[in-house]
Amino acid sequence: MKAIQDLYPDNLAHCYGCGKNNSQGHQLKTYVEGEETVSRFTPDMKYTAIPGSVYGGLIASLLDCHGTASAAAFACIAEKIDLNQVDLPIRCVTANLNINFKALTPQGEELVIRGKLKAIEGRKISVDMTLTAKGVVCATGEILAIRLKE
Ligand SMILES: CCCCCCCCCCCC(=O)SCCNC(=O)CCNC(=O)[C@H](O)C(C)(C)COP(=O)(O)OP(=O)(O)OC[C@H]1O[C@@H](n2cnc3c(N)ncnc32)[C@H](O)[C@@H]1OP(=O)(O)O
Repeated sequence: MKAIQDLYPDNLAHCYGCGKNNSQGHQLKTYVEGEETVSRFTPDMKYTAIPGSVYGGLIASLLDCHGTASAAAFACIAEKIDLNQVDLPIRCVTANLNINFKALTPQGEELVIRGKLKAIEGRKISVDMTLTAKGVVCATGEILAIRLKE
């Protein structure tokens, strides 16, 4: 299966965090795995907070883009929309993002971000997320994504 972000239409694929058409961005890729979504990302060393640990703003960026992609995917699944189609018909943006930083996030490690659907209420889609490094939860997050009107 393709990454959710690779299903975004070309004219909506410039997001700094996850747009495939933004050559200077992070180009985060999110996949559906069973009931969850997962993204994997190894930050460049320039994203330093305290030496040896990852800058929190980058972690927020990863959770932001993982969350909106997850919301779009969960909404598609709820409506039995095929995630293998060329363009994703559901577009979601972030209305609210809460993050708890639980532990310093080590540099030089692959970060694994997982998402679980919390609720779909009309156009509001809530997703719970965790970010782990070497199996340790370094951050948790909750996003409220809003499905854009047609
Ligand atoms: C496939 C292509 C990919 C698409 C492209 C994807 C690119 C990747 C995006 C990456 C993630 C980002 O960084 S996105 C960029 C950062 N986010 C933004 O710039 C969004 C700025 N905000 C907005 O544009 C707007 O406020 C919206 C779209 C979020 C909502 O406006 P709206 O459409 O007029 O809807 P509105 O009636 O206000 O709200 C709908 C419901 O949500 C609730 N609601 C709205 N905001 C909030 C909030 N902050 N906290 C709680 N609840 C809220 C309302 O009470 C209402 O509930 P009820 O009355 O129904 O119960």
